[in-house]
Amino acid sequence: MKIFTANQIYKADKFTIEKQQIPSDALMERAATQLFEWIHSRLQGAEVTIQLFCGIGNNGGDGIALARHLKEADYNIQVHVVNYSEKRSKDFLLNLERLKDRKIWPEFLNDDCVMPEISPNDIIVDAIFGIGLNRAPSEWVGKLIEHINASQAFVLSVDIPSGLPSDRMPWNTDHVIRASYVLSFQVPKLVFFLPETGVYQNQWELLDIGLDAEFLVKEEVDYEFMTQFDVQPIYRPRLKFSHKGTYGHAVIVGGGYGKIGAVQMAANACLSIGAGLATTFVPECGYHSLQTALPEAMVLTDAEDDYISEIKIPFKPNAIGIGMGMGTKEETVQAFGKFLKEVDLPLVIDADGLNILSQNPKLLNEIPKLSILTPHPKELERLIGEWKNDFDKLDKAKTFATKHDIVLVIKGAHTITFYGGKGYVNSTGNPGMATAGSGDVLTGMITGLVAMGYDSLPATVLGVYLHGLAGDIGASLVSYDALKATGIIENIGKAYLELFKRPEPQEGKGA
Ligand SMILES: NC(=O)C1=CN([C@@H]2O[C@H](COP(=O)(O)OP(=O)(O)OC[C@H]3O[C@@H](n4cnc5c(N)ncnc54)[C@H](OP(=O)(O)O)[C@@H]3O)[C@@H](O)[C@H]2O)[C@@H](O)CC1
Ligand SMILES: [K+]
Repeated sequence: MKIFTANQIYKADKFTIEKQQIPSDALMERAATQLFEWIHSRLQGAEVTIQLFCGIGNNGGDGIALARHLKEADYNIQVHVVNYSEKRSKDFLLNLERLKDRKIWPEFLNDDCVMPEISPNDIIVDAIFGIGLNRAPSEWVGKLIEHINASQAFVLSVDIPSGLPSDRMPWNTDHVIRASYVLSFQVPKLVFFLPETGVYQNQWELLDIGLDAEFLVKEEVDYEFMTQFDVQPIYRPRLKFSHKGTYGHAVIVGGGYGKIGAVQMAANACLSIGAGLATTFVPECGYHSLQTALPEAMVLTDAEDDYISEIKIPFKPNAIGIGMGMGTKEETVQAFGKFLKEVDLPLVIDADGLNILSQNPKLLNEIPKLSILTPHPKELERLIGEWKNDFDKLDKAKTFATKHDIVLVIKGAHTITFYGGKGYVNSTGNPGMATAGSGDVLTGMITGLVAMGYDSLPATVLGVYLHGLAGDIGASLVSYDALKATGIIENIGKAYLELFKRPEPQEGKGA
């Protein structure tokens, strides 16, 4: 599912109006009808007070049109116009007239207004600013937003929480609506997925307002939100006349004294996702535990007992995952550097593999093209340097991935995979997956998919999605808190089944 910028949404709007030959207020009417149906199906005429705070642009127009629908269904409404500018939009004014025709007179709030009383039992509709916000709200509007946030009422935001710009950080973090729920039109907004801007909403959902399908398909975007619908076509079914060689031989390189478990989990995940064969390469000390804990995998050992000193793989694997639990001892750094020079297939590099790269930036030039790097935030910072905010982080990550021609995975609540100047935002996963070994499992899964013949980008996008989905299934069985990395591995099979079962998710959780 494409993530459009505000400009692209305006383009889609214009294209739709011209192609469908509809007046511009028809889209606002569709939006208001969808909003009304969503609310009405839940409230069923309940006697709750609905306070609508409407700006003077089209977001406000949506709110004003919604007020008319609510009134017609006999809801108890109070309409406030947040009068922050004289430049009222045409369709706002049209809908204001329609409202007045029905004898509803909104209260106009200006910079000297008394803050309206809000009971915690009221429902607030926030239609102050939409995607047209392009500068800091004035102080009195900011204070009104603070007043709404302090009310403890349920806040339903129209399109986007007011005060949150769609493509940059807010000017003042107190002057952004904290939405209980956002009903967003047609396409998700990038800000829903970033740690610093996703906290302004608890949950979001899309409403289809019929923007033109041709435009939605053709328009090129910088970011895509990878739902079940987007990920399904990546999957390649196993063939009847196939054998284990068809699904590749993966090698997992890593481990050190006390850190063999990381390799074991990665290799287990690699086999669980479907690789034909898996071999681990570990220091000698890992031999017995690996052979016992994971009988399906083969084990190669380093000459050293408790660290890696030379990586020797006596066959040509289809994929190699490297770095987990490997440490950054000088001998290991040398061995890793030598290996990078020799190897001629893309690698999946994680954990200490990434740490070695950040400590020895010259090695970055030795990374095989199309390798996949899977840093967590700290590892990412060491690789690409500090960032000012989430948008700066995305820019730096994209530049780094393009410069080195690699797939870069930014792990987080919504993991983002960068390749070729584009970002793929994952839709699965939960806070329970912030647990020891979760990253080793992801590395193993992606390595397995590469071994099975998936190219680097599809392997990563599918791996990240299934990893999150397996985590969601695992958490549904044991709670977020009790989920362990092995619980993710155990549910990879169910994640595959779920990939073809669940309806496409159109909603997400924020804070
Ligand atoms: N295709 C779709 O998806 C559809 C979208 N629709 C809806 O339209 C919404 C976008 O509407 P919008 O363009 O009129 O902008 P909106 O956010 O209402 O702001 C109004 C104006 O305020 C101004 N302004 C900006 N910042 C300011 C500030 N700090 N303080 C004071 N003023 C400020 C700025 O004008 P400026 O003064 O810069 O000329 C801006 O234009 C969208 O979110 C959705 O709800 C639907 O109706 C149907 C189809
Ligand atoms: K809004």
